[in-house]
Amino acid sequence: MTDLLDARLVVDRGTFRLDVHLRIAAGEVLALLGPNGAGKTTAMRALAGLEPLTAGHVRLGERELDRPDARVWTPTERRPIGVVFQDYLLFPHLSALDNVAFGPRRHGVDKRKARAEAADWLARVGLAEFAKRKPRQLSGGQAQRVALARALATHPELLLLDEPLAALDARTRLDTRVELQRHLAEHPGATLLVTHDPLDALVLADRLVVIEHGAVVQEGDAAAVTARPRTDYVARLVGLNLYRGHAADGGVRVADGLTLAVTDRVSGEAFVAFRPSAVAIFSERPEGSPRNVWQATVAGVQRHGDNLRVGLQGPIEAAADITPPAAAELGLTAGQRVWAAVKATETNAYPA
Ligand SMILES: Nc1ncnc2c1ncn2[C@@H]1O[C@H](COP(=O)(O)OP(=O)(O)OP(=O)(O)O)[C@@H](O)[C@H]1O
Repeated sequence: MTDLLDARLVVDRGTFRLDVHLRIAAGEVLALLGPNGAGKTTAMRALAGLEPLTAGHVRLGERELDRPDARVWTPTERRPIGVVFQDYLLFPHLSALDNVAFGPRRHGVDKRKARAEAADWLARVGLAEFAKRKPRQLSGGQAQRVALARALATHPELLLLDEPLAALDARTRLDTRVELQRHLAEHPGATLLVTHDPLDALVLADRLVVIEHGAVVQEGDAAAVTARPRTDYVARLVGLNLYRGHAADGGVRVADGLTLAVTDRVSGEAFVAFRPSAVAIFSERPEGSPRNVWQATVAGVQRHGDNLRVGLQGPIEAAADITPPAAAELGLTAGQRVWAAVKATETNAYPA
């Protein structure tokens, strides 16, 4: 598959440097994930031409839009790019229809045609009867759909979505996510979705790119990224305990005095990951089982779905999910000394 977007984005903002290479095929949805301050917004703004590149290039289809070393630069309004900003940025004084018509108008379409296209797009997002409403008369979910219609109405080769569902309440989020998925599936261009929410990324995107401190730390499809996290951020995102250490003879030494037995064959620098539900907690040292066992201190206990998530400190930090009856039996309190255990068969080890 050839890439529709090929962008190497190098942007300096004070002491922060973004340096990432993003490629997206036609029809593909790429999710850009990362913790606060990782550079997601900067990457999006650079693609849209709202942030100058220090170096690199933005190529979309046959066109080079940006290449500082060749003095190539395309202003925002001339880029075939549609943007849905996090807070939608609808014009408060314009109707929903005119907000959507603004997209094609900006690209030189005459007023009547632009309004006809806008009406068509509003109908596609299910808002035909809201055409005359002003943004303040729309719900969050409706405003989001107007912003999406405005971006799609220009037939962008690249669609940029910045936390498109973040401003919505949980219920609206669910419906709007399904709706958005349908529109993204129909969009023939490339889509970049910036999000904090792993669920949005897993549901909406074909592929994930995770950035931290301005650089790519992991990329791949959802299955690959979730099965083998390579940083603490990714591990937390997918809900796994993750350690790095030296592997030899069926074990990975993850801390002084703690070598975890694993069933995968690895040697040298390696990661070990396991689910919080794979961690068992005992008040006494469990005897006679081929488990990985270490002594830990309970740091805290929180509700986690139907279970409780126990934070454990010790030679390694770990999260353990246990049932409320098990917790009651152990009488867990912060500061309590316990034993933690994980079967080798519950671990997943892979090269670092
Ligand atoms: N105008 C600015 N001048 C200098 N540095 C900036 C400016 N705006 C942002 N930064 C820095 O650039 C880095 C990346 O910020 P950016 O907003 O791209 O991150 P982000 O991944 O979008 O974060 P968030 O999830 O919080 O929105 C941060 O370290 C931030 O402090």
